[in-house]
Amino acid sequence: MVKEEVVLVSFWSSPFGSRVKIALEEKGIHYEYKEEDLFNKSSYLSTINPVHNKVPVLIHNHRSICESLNIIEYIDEAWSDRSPQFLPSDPHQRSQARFWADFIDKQLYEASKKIYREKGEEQVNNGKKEVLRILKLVESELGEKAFFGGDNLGFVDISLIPFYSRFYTWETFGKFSIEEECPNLVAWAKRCMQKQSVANSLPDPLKIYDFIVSLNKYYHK
Ligand SMILES: N[C@@H](CCC(=O)N[C@@H](CS)C(=O)NCC(=O)O)C(=O)O
Repeated sequence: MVKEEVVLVSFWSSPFGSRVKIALEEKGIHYEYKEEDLFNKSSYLSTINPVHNKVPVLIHNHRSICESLNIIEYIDEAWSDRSPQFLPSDPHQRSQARFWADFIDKQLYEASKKIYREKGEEQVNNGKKEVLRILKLVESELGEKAFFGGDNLGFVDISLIPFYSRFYTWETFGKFSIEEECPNLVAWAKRCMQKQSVANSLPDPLKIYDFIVSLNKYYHK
């Protein structure tokens, strides 16, 4: 058997990078991890992701794949013989999964930044409102299911769960409790954390908090 080359280039705190780690671990794919210093980007990054110059980038047999959701779909297709399958085979369910992953992708990260970027109380309150609106919509999509993917982690689970390690930061800056507002979603997140793939891939929430505090100082210099 020809040995496959699978390399993940990412940054430790990246929720987008965590998505890829979870997907690789769920499928049991061995990979090499390369940490990219985002404060001093390598010229290598611009060769593997010339369009965005961002992480994560997956390199599979010397070819790079960019954008986390695109990478997860790629992993699902390139290793389609391995379970779990992240995207459902039914076209409607498949399009729904893509819809929710895209919704999370486009809205949650940007809304959350308003909570911790220290731009005044009004901004924080708007951020909180937006984050809770998004989380409540997503929670109602989960319904009574164990995971968005049913019995297994699926595309939407993998898209969303990395943000769980940021809940502590959002709650501390915003002085609110996500568990009080979205108890079923937090119960889902705790279920996800029982999976080795997730527990191994999410950074420590306290480390994320310290990192964001230090980033704020950096931005306000
Ligand atoms: N839409 C991209 C987002 C990637 C992204 O924003 N990566 C951040 C790290 S969390 C990055 O590389 N930032 C460096 C920069 O913006 O220069 C994805 O899903 O992969």
